[in-house]
Formats: sequence, C-alpha cells, structure tokens
Amino acid sequence: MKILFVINPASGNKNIDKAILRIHALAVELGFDFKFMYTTGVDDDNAIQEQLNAYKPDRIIAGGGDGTLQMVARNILDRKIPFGILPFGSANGFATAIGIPTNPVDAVEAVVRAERTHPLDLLKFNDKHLCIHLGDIGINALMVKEYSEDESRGMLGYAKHLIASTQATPLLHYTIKTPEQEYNKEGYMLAFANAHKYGTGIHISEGSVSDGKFEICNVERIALDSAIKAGLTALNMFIDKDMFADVICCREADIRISEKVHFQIDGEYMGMTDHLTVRILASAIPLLIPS
Ligand SMILES: Nc1ncnc2c1ncn2[C@@H]1O[C@H](COP(=O)(O)OP(=O)(O)OP(=O)(O)O)[C@@H](O)[C@H]1O
Repeated sequence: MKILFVINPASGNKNIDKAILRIHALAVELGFDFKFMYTTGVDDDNAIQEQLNAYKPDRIIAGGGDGTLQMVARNILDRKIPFGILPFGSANGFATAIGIPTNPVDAVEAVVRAERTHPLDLLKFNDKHLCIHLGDIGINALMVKEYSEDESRGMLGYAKHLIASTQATPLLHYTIKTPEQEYNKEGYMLAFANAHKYGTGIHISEGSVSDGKFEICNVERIALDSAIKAGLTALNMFIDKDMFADVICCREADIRISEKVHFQIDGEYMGMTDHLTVRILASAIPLLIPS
C-alpha cells in the first residue's frame, strides 16, 4: 500500500516532529510505502495532481487546518481515494468536529491505522467553490479577512478583530430559498455547516458529515462578551450556543442578501457577495475513520 501525506508546513503552531517520526515507525510496523508532499502556498493544486499521477497512492492523508484539508479533498473528488486528516492546523475545526484526536501523534496513530472509510459529504458554493467544513457571511468572514492580513496575531489580535468586526457588521436581511420553503430572516451572520460542530466544542445541530444535508445557522444577535471569553480561551469564534438557535437543515439553498457582505470558506477569505448558492455533494469522498 502507498500513502501520500500532503502537509502544510505553515499551518498551526504545533511541533509535528514526533508525529512525522511516528509515520516512519508505523510504515515499518505495518509495511506501507509513503511519500511526503509539503505545500508551498503557490500552485499546490497542480502539485497534488502531479503527485497523484506520478505516485498513484492508495490513500491520501492531509495534515493542516481546514484550508489544507479542503484543498486535498477538492483534488481527489473524481478518484475516490480513501482520505485521512491530521489536525496540524491552528483551530482544526473540522478534525475536531469529527472526533480526530487533537494531539498530532495520537492523530497519526488513529488515522494511519484506520481501516474503515465513511462517505463524506462536501458543500459547493456558487457551483464553483468546494467546502469541507464551514462557510459563512458576516462577522466571522470579516474576522477571517482582518486576521489573515494582520501581522500581530495571537489572542489580543483576535479580541481586537472580533470587536472591530462585530461593530462593522450591520444587521443583514436575507432571503433563503430551499426546495421546500422560502425564509426571510435577519441577523449578523449566516453560517453554512457540513459538520455538527462549529470549531471546538460548539454544538450547532444534530447534522453529521454524511447525512446528505447541511445546516444554515443564523446568528440573530451578538453576545460579544461570551464570544470574547471563548476566543481568549480557545482562539475560536462563538461559543454561546443560543447564538445558533435558528437553524435550517437542507440539501440546497439560494441566498439573497440585502447588501454585499464578507464571505469565507474553510478559513479562506472569498471577497464580498450578495448572492450565494449552496448545495451538498453527498458522499463525495471516502473518509478514513479511526476504529
Ligand atoms: N508553505 C506554505 N507557506 C505559506 N502558506 C501556505 C503554505 N502552504 C499552504 N499555505 C496556505 O495555508 C492556507 C491554509 O492553511 P490552513 O487552513 O490549513 O491552516 P491554519 O490556518 O493554520 O489552520 P486552521 O484552519 O485550523 O486555523 C492556504 O491559504 C494555503 O495557501
């Protein structure tokens, strides 16, 4: 068996040396061939395609944050190669949501030894952009933009951007059309979630990553104090579950927004938009799941 590991060396701030050594040790113990590909941030999609064609792996395992996982996922859509994920990013929202161990060595143990796969749904925005975990418009998307452009990262930077983004985001009015129903809503943020948790620990719905559905979560009000507390403890966004009380579960949706708003997918800023289509790609990829 051949395993291609695609690792983003710029993701997160964890030391992954021991995890890399563990991969070498497991290769000897379990008898598989492996290759590392390190992303560069430039033309990585092509580099992954080249590796897939040249190395022809039986499995592909991505190490990084949500952005890296999504990039690998979008490159194996037509190939149905079992896909594993290692939470080597900073927030690791998706890996956390599906229960992969957060410690890098434990994650390697669990994912490399995994023998079963489970169908993983993905989301597609505007028939163009793939999403593995979460896209949103409004406050959080503006934070993603500001945070990625700021040199001074860390907790204080987070709190600063959270307050600024919250103040800068007006009350938005949206029309959400699903095949079943049309909704008129207002709020400060709409999140489109594939998994059932938003970042670390917040439970937004009973959805799973393979139910053929996604959740649209409207944040009707802003609990800034609890958001700041959450951020200062976990570098994570909103932890007050009441903020995600308004949830629609569907397979596709067309969203019109009263004005152009900031938009992000899996931690990557996508620009401004006043119209989105979202649909689920059911069972798009076989996901390796730890026993
Ligand atoms: N070698 C590299 N140097 C700099 N940037 C890189 C490199 N490789 C990939 N990238 C960029 O990293 C981003 C993806 O980062 P990713 O989301 O995986 O990590 P993260 O931001 O640390 O994690 P999280 O989503 O968990 O907060 C993409 O924008 C990609 O272009």
